[in-house]
Amino acid sequence: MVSKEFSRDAVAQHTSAGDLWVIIDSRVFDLSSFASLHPGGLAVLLDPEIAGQDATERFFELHRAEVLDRYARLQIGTVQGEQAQIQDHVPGSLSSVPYAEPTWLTPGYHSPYYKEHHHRFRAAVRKFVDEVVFPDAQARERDGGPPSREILDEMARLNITAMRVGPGEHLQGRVLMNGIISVEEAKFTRIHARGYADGLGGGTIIGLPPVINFAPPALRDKIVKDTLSGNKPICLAITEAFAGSDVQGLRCRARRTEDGWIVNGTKKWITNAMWAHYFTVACKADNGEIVILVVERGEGVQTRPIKTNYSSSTAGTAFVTFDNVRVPPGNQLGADQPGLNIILANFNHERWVLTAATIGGQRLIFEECFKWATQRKVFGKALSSQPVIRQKLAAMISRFESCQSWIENITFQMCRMSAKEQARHLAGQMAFLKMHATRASQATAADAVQIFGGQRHNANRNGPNPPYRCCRRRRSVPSTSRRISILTVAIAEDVLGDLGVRQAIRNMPARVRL
Ligand code: HEM
Repeated sequence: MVSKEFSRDAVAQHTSAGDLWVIIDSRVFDLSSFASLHPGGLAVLLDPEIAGQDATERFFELHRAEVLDRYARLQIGTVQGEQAQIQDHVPGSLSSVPYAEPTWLTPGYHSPYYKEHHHRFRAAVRKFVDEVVFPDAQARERDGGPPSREILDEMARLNITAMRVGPGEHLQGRVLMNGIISVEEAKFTRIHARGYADGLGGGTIIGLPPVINFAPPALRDKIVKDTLSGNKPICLAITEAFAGSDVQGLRCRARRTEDGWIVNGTKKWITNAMWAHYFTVACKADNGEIVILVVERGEGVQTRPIKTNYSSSTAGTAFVTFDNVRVPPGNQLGADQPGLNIILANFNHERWVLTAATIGGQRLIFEECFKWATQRKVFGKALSSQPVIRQKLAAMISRFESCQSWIENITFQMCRMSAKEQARHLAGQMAFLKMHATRASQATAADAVQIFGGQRHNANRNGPNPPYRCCRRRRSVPSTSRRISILTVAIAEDVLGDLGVRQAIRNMPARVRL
């Protein structure tokens, strides 16, 4: 705690007398011993406009606010009678930057969808993400390791993992977020957290629902228990090097034997496969039909990490090989129906999750860009004084606000429709939204790169000053959104749009004429 106060004159005088003091946001820093170590060099600090002066504006043109916290040890006091203006981020709090939060979280707006328990729930989840998940995510992004065991255990204990799979029977009897919401309320609640990283149970979100919906009860209960406790993760293994959107082109084979199945083949780009115990695998049976089997890690199953350009190894993405893997007959999902139906039934929830994440990501990028545009000076004026920059910001806002309104409407429908009704009415809507949101995300990433200019090249991940997060995302976002649009056979954007239109054509009344 720094309690000493100095007049502005005293700061200048100390500097003339040989020390090197500066004022940043009414806080006084003694840089005398740090100056020669300063990553930006000594000369900039000795500049007469900086040394002994108020360097707030110049500082924020080049650094994030958290640099000041990291170097708090250099602060020796505050300016007499002044208070710091730059707000500290309180974990779990809402952003005060315009448009950085959706309207339902912005004072003065109304929403037909969200009730008091949604606000309670959102606040608890965001606090958890800010305090617990965020620091671990930064550390794991740097060292490439999987999410820490403690985080996964805590998510399992709070039943966050269970809630991320969506509403359903698997929530019955569970205490959610230490009781902050009831199971009944959770039926209408979706996590509006800033897009969770793939590594944090992304495989469970997409790999577990087919088990919940189509596995024989005994197998279902065992896997639900194992996965939601965080002990034995699951992943969805559909895509192959040979077959992405073209599910019919799968080459992973399942041969029927007297005592079950024997699986041979490969799977590629399988999220969380590196540490998964269960694999929900789409295979081609001898008769050409698709069957979905739950394979347990064991003899004949191998996973090899894949380096992707959209995430670090934290996602546990892998190339999977199955060599003569024996699978018991009871491990087939939905034995009474074509496997393709099971894959398709999974799509709405999966696309919803991925779309929500990409919309949250766009908003975060915008927040960083907006802050930067107002604090960075060019030709003596804020970047935001340039009409071309304002146009980019306007385009970003229009894109993510349209996505937000659309997803809220679809979510509302999902909460009131049966799975069958969802498949009939929402498959097209969800496909269009996903196409729209991923394209919006790519456009926003491209705009962000332009707004950040040269700063986007900062990639000093190991340095004390984290690079602008949005720049860190600049390489990943275009490919992440692209990937989100094709992920898990959720199909490339054009195919998605086509799927929705074809469904609409099927529903077109025969007697309609111009
Ligand atoms: C409390 C005072 C300060 C601290 C703790 C500090 C710390 C840092 C750190 C950690 C970096 C590395 C940033 C990175 O890795 O991307 C940096 C860069 C830099 N700093 Fe400072 N700094 C301070 C004040 C200033 C001031 C007053 C100026 C004057 C304009 C300045 C100019 C620069 C410049 C030019 C760079 C290089 C930026 C770049 O590579 O884009 N710093 N500073």
